[in-house]
Amino acid sequence: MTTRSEQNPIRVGVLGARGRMGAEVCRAVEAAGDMEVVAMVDSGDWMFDIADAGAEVVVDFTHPDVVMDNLRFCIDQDIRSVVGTSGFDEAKLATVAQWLEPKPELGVLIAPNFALGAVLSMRFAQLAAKYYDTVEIIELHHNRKADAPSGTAAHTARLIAKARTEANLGEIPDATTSDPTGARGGQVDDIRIHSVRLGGLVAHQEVLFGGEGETLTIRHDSLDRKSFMPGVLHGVRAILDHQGLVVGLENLLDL
Ligand SMILES: NC(=O)C1=CN([C@@H]2O[C@H](COP(=O)(O)OP(=O)(O)OC[C@H]3O[C@@H](n4cnc5c(N)ncnc54)[C@H](OP(=O)(O)O)[C@@H]3O)[C@@H](O)[C@H]2O)C=CC1
Ligand SMILES: O=C(O)C1=N[C@H](C(=O)O)C[C@H](O)C1
Repeated sequence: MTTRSEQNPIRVGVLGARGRMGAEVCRAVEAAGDMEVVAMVDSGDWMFDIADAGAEVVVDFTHPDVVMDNLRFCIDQDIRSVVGTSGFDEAKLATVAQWLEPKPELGVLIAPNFALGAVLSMRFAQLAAKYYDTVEIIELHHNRKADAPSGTAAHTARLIAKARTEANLGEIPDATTSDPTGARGGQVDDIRIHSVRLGGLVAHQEVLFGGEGETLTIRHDSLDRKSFMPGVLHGVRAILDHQGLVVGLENLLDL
């Protein structure tokens, strides 16, 4: 990885800088010795501040409704992006990959979750998936979260579904024939997800596997938004040396 220093810091622009995550990112970047915040942009601010300030990497923690426009802007301006904003599906990811095609030197990291424990728990779930017939996900977040299911839960579901397909597991057995209120949850790639929103929570997830006479629960808790910062800083450093679209912090870690 390219090493940068206090004398030659990575120039970082933060989008969503006054939000819960953006403010934490500004503090973490300023506290790191090898990078500095050169632009802080929130809703209503002038986006071109990012480019005018010479940002090399933009960190985006904004809103699912605006993140695609932000990415388009950064790619057009030849600025690398580290994106934590949720709400990506396969179609949006394909669009970003397409935007990057004419700019092969640019890197974009989109990470559903930057907390190391969350990344590990997703990997553990991926490993366990082929051994259990039944699986469901419960994600629990603060009640100011805009989207459901969480990006982490959707990503986890896709990883589990892929592992099940590779292991030739069929449909998840389920006798439910009546669910008028949607009590059995939503589905991503046929994996059921239950979303809880409660004041006092930060970000939590349980993946529940059920087999013959046993269950396995893989749980992760982010108790403070500081839990995401080592992953964000790692992403900023790593994306300088990566080209194209990287989905998931696990792809930039030696797991
Ligand atoms: N990948 C990860 O590890 C994590 C991802 N997230 C995700 O990050 C996103 C942000 O979460 P959080 O910080 O809690 O949300 P907040 O609502 O606290 O912060 C978002 C900020 O972005 C601002 N904003 C909205 N539109 C724009 C825009 N076009 N340009 C610049 N700024 C804009 C908002 O302003 P205003 O309020 O005025 O609209 C707000 O200040 C969510 O999608 C969340 O799911 C959160 C935690 C970890
Ligand atoms: O909104 C949040 O807070 C979080 N959003 C991300 C998600 O949707 O998965 C990551 C983390 O769960 C916190």
